[in-house]
Amino acid sequence: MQFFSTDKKSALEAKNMAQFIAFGPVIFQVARIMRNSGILHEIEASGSAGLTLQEIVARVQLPNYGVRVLLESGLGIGLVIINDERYRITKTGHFILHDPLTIVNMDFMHDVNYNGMFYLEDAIKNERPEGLKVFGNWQTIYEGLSQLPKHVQKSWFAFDHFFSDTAFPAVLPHVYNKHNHIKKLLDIGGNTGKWAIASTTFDPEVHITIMDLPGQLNVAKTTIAEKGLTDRVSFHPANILDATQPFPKGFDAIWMSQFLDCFSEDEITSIMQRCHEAIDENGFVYVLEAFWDKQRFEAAAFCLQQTSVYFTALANGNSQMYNSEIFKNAVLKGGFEIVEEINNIGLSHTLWKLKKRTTVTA
Ligand SMILES: C[S@@+](CC[C@H](N)C(=O)[O-])C[C@H]1O[C@@H](n2cnc3c(N)ncnc32)[C@H](O)[C@@H]1O
Repeated sequence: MQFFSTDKKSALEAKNMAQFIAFGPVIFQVARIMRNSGILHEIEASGSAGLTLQEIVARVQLPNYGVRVLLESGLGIGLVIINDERYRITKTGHFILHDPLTIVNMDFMHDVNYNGMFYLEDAIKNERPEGLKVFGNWQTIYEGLSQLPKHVQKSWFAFDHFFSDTAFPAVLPHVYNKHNHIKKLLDIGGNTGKWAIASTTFDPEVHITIMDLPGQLNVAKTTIAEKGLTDRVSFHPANILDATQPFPKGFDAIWMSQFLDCFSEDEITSIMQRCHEAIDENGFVYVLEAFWDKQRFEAAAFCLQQTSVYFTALANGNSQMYNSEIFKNAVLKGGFEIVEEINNIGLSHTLWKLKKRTTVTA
């Protein structure tokens, strides 16, 4: 909690911040349009010379009035500065334009969350993803993922993959090594097959079974076939929220990456209990998650805390990016103990290796 134990702002800074919050939707849309319309790009490309309003209008071919309003708003936001009527880009403007994390977050917020966030208050009260109705009539976003508009899917997957892509290369050697002897692994929530592809490429002998909702598995099946990995990867369609469905057995290890955060604490415990039934005493469960209280950088903790609200309003109404202690409690209740913890993997992840808890008799 290192970042969140003191009120660091002066009164003036706090009042400025409060205005950023009050005008939040305006600031967001202005920054996004200045990025997408080419305004920031043109100003940056002009270098130290900068550009006048008229020069920017000519380059982006938008009405003078609209560009002026955006630029003046951009001054207050801190995206651009003005001297002698010439606009130049700021460091924040640079990050809006080029930083991959910012781009992925901004697209995810606009395409997936923006309209649905209007229903956050109802979602909090009802513990349901009330914002999801802007896309369709599903219980959770995961049921509808394969049917979302293409540009929404694109931003959702880019967001999801951005975080796991940076973590997977770093964790592969921890999972597949001579001490673990993993030949058969069950990847729960395997999504588009990224972990299955990374695993079978890294370890020539391992066989992966992806367990996910049928809609997601159709996408994964196509990708796996295209990669020529049909012999190395199997599929197990299931809705894990149906607690009567037992997990398939016979695996050396179970892998869950960015998966358990899609569920409430009780649901996490139920999933872990079923993992407990599915593996034997020598089996492992690997959990790869990002916890906001385990971050090195305040911006990383901030991103995770705000991503939680997507789960509330859009995804399922009852899960979040967890604080590690709350998550640990829900996981261990399923009958496991943590035998290894590695933090600071990729952008923001923690890897837990879990074993069945040995029962202590009195
Ligand atoms: C956030 S994605 C994680 C994907 C991948 N493991 C990664 O690390 O990038 C969560 C995955 O869980 C799946 N999922 C969500 N709810 C599910 C459910 N009720 N039953 C089975 N799979 C589910 C989704 O379809 C999705 O593929």
